[in-house]
Amino acid sequence: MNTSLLSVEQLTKEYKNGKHAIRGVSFSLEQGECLGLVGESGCGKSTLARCLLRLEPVTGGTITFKGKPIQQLNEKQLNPYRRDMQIVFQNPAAALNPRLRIRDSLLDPYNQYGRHMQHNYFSCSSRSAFVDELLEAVELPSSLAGRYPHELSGGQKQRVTIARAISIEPAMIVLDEPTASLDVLSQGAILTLLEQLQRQLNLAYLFISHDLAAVSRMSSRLLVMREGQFVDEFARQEMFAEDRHEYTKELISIY
Ligand SMILES: Nc1ncnc2c1ncn2[C@@H]1O[C@H](COP(=O)(O)OP(=O)(O)OP(=O)(O)O)[C@@H](O)[C@H]1O
Repeated sequence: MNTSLLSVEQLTKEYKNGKHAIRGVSFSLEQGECLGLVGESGCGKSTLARCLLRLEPVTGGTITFKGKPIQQLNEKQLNPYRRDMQIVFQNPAAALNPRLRIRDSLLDPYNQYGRHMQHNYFSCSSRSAFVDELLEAVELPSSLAGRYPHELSGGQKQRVTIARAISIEPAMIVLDEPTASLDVLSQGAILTLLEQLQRQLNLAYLFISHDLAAVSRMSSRLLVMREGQFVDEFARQEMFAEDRHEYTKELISIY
């Protein structure tokens, strides 16, 4: 029996315009692991992320999450899995509702998926205490709770989207270029925060980026994607090995 948290077999995605964005990829992600996925713009990284979370229908192959094939489930059937699979996108401004105060944005996933969950990490004794705990977890002052997204910096907004993702204590978070819109200092701080949270909450990450340096810092294993396929897969310590794929070597030479 497959005991991986997430197991993907021969996944394909063809868009209506005939574009084959994903061409038969297979991989697995273990509980508590950070798996890196690196590749150039347009290779299919975001498409894969959206397919995994069933935000996009897949064309073929299987996605097994917590032992259950989920690629064909309808929205109602997916509901119990939604809490456990979260995503953090590149652009935090687009991910937050501009009309909601930070407090309400933070409570939104919990209102949608969290009501019957067991709390292992956040005590959630009251709504305001929960918001304070979430802000503290991502190292933001509780005074931000009453503000709107436009009153926060890019780095602060991304911390809020991370707080939302962890609020319902998922098993897995897909990080789709989570630092790409931030300056270098904020990028480093967000990566450090993500590392801390991974340990504290025993999270599995699929860390997606074109930035090989960021991916290799975070991930114990790396996948290299090109034109919708994986061309290389290796443990971090094998990154500079002689037998790396030529394309991986090319990516290494750029960074
Ligand atoms: N809705 C869509 N309809 C048709 N083609 C699409 C659609 N979305 C993406 N594509 C195409 O699929 C391919 C993969 O796109 P995708 O956004 O997944 O790549 P990516 O690696 O995430 O790129 P980036 O890093 O620039 O976001 C590209 O050729 C893109 O043009």
